[in-house]
Amino acid sequence: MSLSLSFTNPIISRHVYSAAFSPPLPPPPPRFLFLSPHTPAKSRFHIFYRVPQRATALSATASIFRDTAASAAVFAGAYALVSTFDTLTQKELIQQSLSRKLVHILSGLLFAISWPIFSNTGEARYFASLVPLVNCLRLVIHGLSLADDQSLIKSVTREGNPKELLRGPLYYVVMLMLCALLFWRESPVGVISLGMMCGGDGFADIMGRKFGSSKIPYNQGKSWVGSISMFISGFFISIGMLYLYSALGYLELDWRYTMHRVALVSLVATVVESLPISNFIDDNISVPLASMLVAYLTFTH
Ligand SMILES: Nc1ccn([C@@H]2O[C@H](COP(=O)(O)OP(=O)(O)OP(=O)(O)O)[C@@H](O)[C@H]2O)c(=O)n1
Ligand SMILES: C/C(=C\CO)CCC[C@H](C)CCC[C@H](C)CCCC(C)C
Repeated sequence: MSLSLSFTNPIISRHVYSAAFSPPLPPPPPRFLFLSPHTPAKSRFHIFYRVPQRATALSATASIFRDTAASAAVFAGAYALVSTFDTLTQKELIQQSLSRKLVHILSGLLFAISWPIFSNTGEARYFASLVPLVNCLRLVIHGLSLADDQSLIKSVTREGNPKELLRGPLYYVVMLMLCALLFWRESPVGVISLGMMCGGDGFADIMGRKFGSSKIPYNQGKSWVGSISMFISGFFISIGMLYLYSALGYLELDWRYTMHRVALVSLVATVVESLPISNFIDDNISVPLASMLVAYLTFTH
């Protein structure tokens, strides 16, 4: 088995290595092979890890402080996003249905984009997951009408019924937490799943409502324009997120292999979203779970 050790990004030390070298830190268990079967044999069996940056001068305390500050900033961003769209809706600058979808698109994507501001420690993902967790509690409290937050209700529900918070929005935020906890920054699966749920499903709604006159034969509630929009936006938003994480040094991807896989994930997510099953399982559950499954299988085999 060929061996090589290379640092490709001084900011985030990432090691390409295989079994014969003793890596500088105990490596995490093998996670994902991001190279295509067409990758040259010499590097075929390399496994790309994102090895946490050695905790040099930064003490554990400094990392905890950084992650706490990052969680607070992301939570403030979430609150500001919802308040902003509530104001736009109140001033009738945008319709409530569009406001809801833009919150749907932006919340998850901005959450995933915020992950690099957290530290390189193993606990960072848990600090990041506090934000969707607190928002889960916020949605449950207001969904059960234990407290009243009209700003949240108006910018996140279809008809202004607080009980709506306990369905689509709650499932959505749970999926954000799952992606952060299970996949985080060193796997393409989490960002791809959020790209499909937030970007793909969001634009399917916006484009489908506006231009979706030609309905899908097996589901009169969905349209060809909406589904095609989902496939295209899900693909490009996911590729954009992967490019960001690759540019930051968290992922190293064979782009031809990756594009094929992301297109397959987007196709499956689009088909799942088009199915007449929303009475049994919400899109905010079926779309991300289908995306996670296909992305995990295609990026590890
Ligand atoms: N493939 C799709 C998806 C959505 N739509 C349009 O967008 C509307 C809402 O889509 P839907 O996915 O049902 O959104 P909701 O489930 O209401 O919103 P959310 O996922 O945020 O709960 C549909 O009635 C339809 O007009 C479409 O035409 N084609
Ligand atoms: C309308 C929504 C789903 C229905 O399909 C989205 C609900 C969004 C939540 C109310 C708020 C979620 C906030 C995120 C957990 C964090 C976003 C942080 C970012 C920096 C804005």
